Amino acid sequence: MLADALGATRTRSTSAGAELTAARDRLARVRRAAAAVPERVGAQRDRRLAEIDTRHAARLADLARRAADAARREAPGAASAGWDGWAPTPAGRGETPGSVRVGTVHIDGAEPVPALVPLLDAGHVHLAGGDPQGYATVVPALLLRSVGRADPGAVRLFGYDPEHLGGGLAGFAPLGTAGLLTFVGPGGLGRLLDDLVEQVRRINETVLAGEYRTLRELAAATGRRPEPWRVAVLLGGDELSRHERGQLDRVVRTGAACGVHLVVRGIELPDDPTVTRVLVGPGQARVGDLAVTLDDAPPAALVTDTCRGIASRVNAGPAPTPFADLLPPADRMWREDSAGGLTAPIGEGPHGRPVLLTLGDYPPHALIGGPSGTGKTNLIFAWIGALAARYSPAELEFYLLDFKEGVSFARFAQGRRDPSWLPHMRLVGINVNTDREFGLALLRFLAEELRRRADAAKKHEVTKLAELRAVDPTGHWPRIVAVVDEFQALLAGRDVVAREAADLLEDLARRGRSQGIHLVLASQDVRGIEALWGRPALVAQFTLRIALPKALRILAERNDAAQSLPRHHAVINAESGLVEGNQVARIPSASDWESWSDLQHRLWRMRPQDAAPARLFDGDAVPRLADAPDFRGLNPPEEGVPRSPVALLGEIIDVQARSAVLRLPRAPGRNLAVIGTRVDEACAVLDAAARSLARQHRPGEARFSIACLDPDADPAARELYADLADDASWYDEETLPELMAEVGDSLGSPGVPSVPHYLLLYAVDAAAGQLAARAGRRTGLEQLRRILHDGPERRTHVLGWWRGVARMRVDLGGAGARTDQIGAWVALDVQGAELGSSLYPGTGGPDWYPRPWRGLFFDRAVHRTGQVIIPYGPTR
Ligand SMILES: Nc1ncnc2c1ncn2[C@@H]1O[C@H](COP(=O)(O)OP(=O)(O)OP(=O)(O)O)[C@@H](O)[C@H]1O
Repeated sequence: MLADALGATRTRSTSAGAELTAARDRLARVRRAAAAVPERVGAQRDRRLAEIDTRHAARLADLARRAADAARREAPGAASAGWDGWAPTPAGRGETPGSVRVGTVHIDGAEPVPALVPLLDAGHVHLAGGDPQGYATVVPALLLRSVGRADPGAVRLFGYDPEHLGGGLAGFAPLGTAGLLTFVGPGGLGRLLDDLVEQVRRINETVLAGEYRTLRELAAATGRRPEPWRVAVLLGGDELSRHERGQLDRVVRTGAACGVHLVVRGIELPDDPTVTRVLVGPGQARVGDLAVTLDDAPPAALVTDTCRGIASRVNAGPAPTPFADLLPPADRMWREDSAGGLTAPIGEGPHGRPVLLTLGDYPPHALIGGPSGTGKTNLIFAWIGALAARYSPAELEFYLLDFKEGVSFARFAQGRRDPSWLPHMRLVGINVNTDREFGLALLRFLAEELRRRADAAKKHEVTKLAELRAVDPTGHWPRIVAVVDEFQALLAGRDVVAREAADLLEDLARRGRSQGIHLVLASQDVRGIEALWGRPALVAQFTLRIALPKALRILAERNDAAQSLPRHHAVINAESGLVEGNQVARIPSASDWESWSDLQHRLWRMRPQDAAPARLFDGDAVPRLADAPDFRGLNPPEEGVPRSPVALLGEIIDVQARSAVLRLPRAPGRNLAVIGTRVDEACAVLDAAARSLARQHRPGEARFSIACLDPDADPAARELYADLADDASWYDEETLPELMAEVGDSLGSPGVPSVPHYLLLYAVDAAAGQLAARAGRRTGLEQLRRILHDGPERRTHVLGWWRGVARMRVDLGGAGARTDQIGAWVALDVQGAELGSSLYPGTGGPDWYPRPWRGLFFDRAVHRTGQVIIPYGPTR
């Protein structure tokens, strides 16, 4: 039993020993494992921490980069650029200048972020901290950057520095010369604050006027900035009085909306969201909660140079408002209806509101005055542009006449370099200074249009244009604006032209109002106005007066507003010039090439498909026969259809480019005499006559006999001879008597020649000697008289050039001889008085003052008075 027990015990002991060993092993393993755990976890934790760090740094860098980007957008150009190469970069119109940079915020491992301080259109800056160097860095940086972000003159500074802290304001002194920096002496703070509060009140009431909450909103909506920013820099001083404290609080609360801002040191500002607090230390500052490393101060020379530049720009006069301000937005072009009148802005009034010009029933007509160079031409451009952009050519037409020398208005018509024209422009007359007839033609044309409108109104039983348009909606009844620059030229002189012009003007002024015909007369010359003054009934119709600086007699007698006008401004007065009607407007520059072309091209592209270019009459240009519509329209008659030929002599001075026409039917007197010593003009008239006649005959169906007795005329006559080819024959001094004898004698034989015969006799008076001799049964002169007398009925017409009235009379048979065989004549350098008696109806002859390249054409069969013509220029 014991042995058994021993054996069993041993076995238990052995297995217990084995268990023990196993347990120890386990323990050792567990101990080993336990020892490894913290090591692993720590590594993992470290790994995670490192990951988080990297992510954080990347995010920080990303945020810093985005903040820096945003800052650069918020403060572009002059608002943040480094001082090296710094220059003003004014914000665009309607844009806000944004915040300005004073330093940088540094974040470890990220790019530095510009530290911005909002000022213009945003709020106020309060500076604290005791470091004078810091102030001298921050204040000029703030101010220079702000000034550089606005148009020259758009920021006004007020300095209050009773303790002479300086604060960096000194460099801005040059602004004072342009009234852009005002220092307020000790004791002046109250007044300055009162004034700022008053500005805020005024701007709220009259500029924002309940329509906008802030100037910034107004600028964004209209693109205009009617008020400057006002920045008061207040540097220390005594304790504020209660009143001053109250005013300062008011400015803090309400100033920013009206562009009134404070930069303050040493005076407490109330807590307000618009106040940015800057704590200034040496080279460092806290802006709000941010630690900022301050930028260097702007170099002193940069500050003074910039301020000097701005002051000189401002002293040079206000920058004109851009022309674009007068134009409607692109989608509103040509949308206005002119039935009731024509209204358009002409410039900006004192509070930035547009000043409007109206033409309609009242006021119907305008008078513009101002000495040379004050901007009349520019004003006319501005007005025409503002109207043309609003009213389509179906609503408005322009006629424009410029009596002074110059071509600026030629731009309205199609040119060689610029194919565009103003679609509303029907007629442009330039260089018409000596061609008052052209002015007269325009007035006659308008008078005719007035009659047409009045007739139509009568037919529809209405009286006014608006009513006529209502009852005849498909009719073409645009309002017509006729502009005459330097109109006094038209009324100068006491002759028929001046009298008729004044009568027509008076009629148009009186009755044009209701028919939508408006006159705009401009003059630089007091005498111009005085020419009208003699006709009070005429002047009374011009109720709209526009006076440019220093204009005399445009406004009423005791209204001298024009005398103190700054450059590029005008007094607009729709009350016949009475003081109550004065409105001052700043006129934008419209006549410079770029502004005008841009608009004209835009309108030109909008023109109706069938729009024809404006007719351009240039008094300095010589028309060409080949271009004349009447010449192009000529052709031989159809077989068997009789038609009396016509000779074109030159261009009539008229609204349309028409030719002066001489009919040559088979009737007595149908001859032409060109009278005067001017070779080129005489040749031009005969040449045009011959070429136009030739165009109406087929080859071989007309005979042209050319005789030239003036060597100077020889080249021209020979050229004609060559061009008429087989239909022409050439005669000279020797052979002319033969021609006279042949033609004269043939007139005695019965029957009518089958082809017409035109005798072109150049300087025929030079042949008097040769013609005095007998040629056949008669002398040459007798033959000539016979041809003149009997020829036309037998299709034989003389187109002769005599170099003087007396010489012609001799050829016709002496001083007392009849002249009725000369049915028509063109006088060149011949005084009107010489043409009296038998050549012209009435006594004393026509009102004709010879002038280069003009002739007076009179055809007794059709004319009551002479007609001024422009000979056509050389053909080749
Ligand atoms: N509002 C303006 N803004 C900018 N420049 C202007 C303005 N008005 C006129 N000017 C400029 O002044 C100059 C003279 O103007 P303009 O030719 O219109 O004067 P004017 O009175 O018609 O003179 P004149 O009778 O001698 O022709 C021009 O160079 C013109 O561009």
